[in-house]
Amino acid sequence: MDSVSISEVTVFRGLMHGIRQPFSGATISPKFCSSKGEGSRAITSNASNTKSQFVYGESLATTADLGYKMNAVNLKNRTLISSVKEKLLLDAYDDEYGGVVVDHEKLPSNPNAFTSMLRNSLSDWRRKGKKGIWLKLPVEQSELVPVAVKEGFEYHHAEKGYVMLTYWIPEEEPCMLPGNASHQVGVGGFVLNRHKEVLVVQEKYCTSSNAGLWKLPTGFINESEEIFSGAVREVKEETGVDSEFLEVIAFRHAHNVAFEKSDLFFICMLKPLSDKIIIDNLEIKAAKWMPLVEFVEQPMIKGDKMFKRVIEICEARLRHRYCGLSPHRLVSTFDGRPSSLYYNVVDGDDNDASQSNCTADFY
Ligand SMILES: NC(=O)C1=CN([C@@H]2O[C@H](COP(=O)(O)OP(=O)(O)OC[C@H]3O[C@@H](n4cnc5c(N)ncnc54)[C@H](O)[C@@H]3O)[C@@H](O)[C@H]2O)C=CC1
Repeated sequence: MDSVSISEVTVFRGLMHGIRQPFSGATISPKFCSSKGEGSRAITSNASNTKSQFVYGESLATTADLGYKMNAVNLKNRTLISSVKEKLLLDAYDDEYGGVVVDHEKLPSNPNAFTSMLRNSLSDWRRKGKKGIWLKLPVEQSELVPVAVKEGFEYHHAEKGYVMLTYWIPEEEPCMLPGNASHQVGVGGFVLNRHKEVLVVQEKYCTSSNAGLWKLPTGFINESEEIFSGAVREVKEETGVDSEFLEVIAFRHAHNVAFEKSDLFFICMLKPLSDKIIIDNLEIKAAKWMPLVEFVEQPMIKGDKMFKRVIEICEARLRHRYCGLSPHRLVSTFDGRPSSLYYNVVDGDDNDASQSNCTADFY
């Protein structure tokens, strides 16, 4: 067992205030029992101006002036004290970086109890040399947020169901906690049919400078969604056209795009599997198959460095003079997670050209 600290004694003090029996009216103050070594803890009980000391551990305290057998009380309450003491600390588990993650499923509902447990826990973690503390507060317990902020916690990120707060304990070390997710991930679908027509849309909501522009279907990747399936989904949602993912042709990295977040935009080549257009009325004003030459001639595309270059790359790909990246599913032993590694295979294994993703047809 760890040696006792002021903070733990504070815990006991809170405990004893909370539990009136058998120490009714008692207040607890720290008392250390160095001769007992590990496992010995001392509490001074002050009841009715009568000071008495008891020790739970191997030896027993003086008990006469309390009027009952402290031995028995001590033994009886040893378990009680330690179990209630547990309850006065927040349930938490250690992370691999020397920090602590609070168990959000076992938070007290009462803000006063939470205040006390949080303070006790902070002292406990500080004493144990813990570093970063992660505190997730579910929306159902949002009344705990101001308590945590008052104790020095900072917002880290929020989702619909919770807010995550953090606290960095070591004052002499810079905070090493990673920041919130820094990027949003978008996809654009370049879908070309056998008539060399590209699938384009007009957005319902756009800036006045983009009004009337025919553009590629674009959108955002959902949580836990693959780039390749997100691109197919977005094209289907906006235009009703089914498609098969071929390659990531290029990606753009931009900063301060939305609410200071950076943006990764993956331009994907897709092979159409159907041609009937059914637009999503919520997002899209119109969609159609547009001759590639006509699409390229639009002033906004022609004059835009990014889209002009994207079209050049796509055209190079059509002539097999460029090869994009295709996803290869694998599991890395580093994290054991199934994932997609995007790369191109120009010649294929053993010079087998059929293995190359660069020979795939577009339509
Ligand atoms: N739209 C375009 O012309 C271009 C898009 N991109 C990239 O495409 C990806 C996706 O971007 P976009 O399609 O432009 O996404 P967007 O900003 O149009 O958002 C997608 C959809 O989310 C909804 N939405 C977004 N913000 C909203 C708000 N504040 N209130 C209500 N609804 C909202 C709308 O339904 C919208 O159609 C990004 O990575 C972006 O960088 C890149 C260049 C041009």
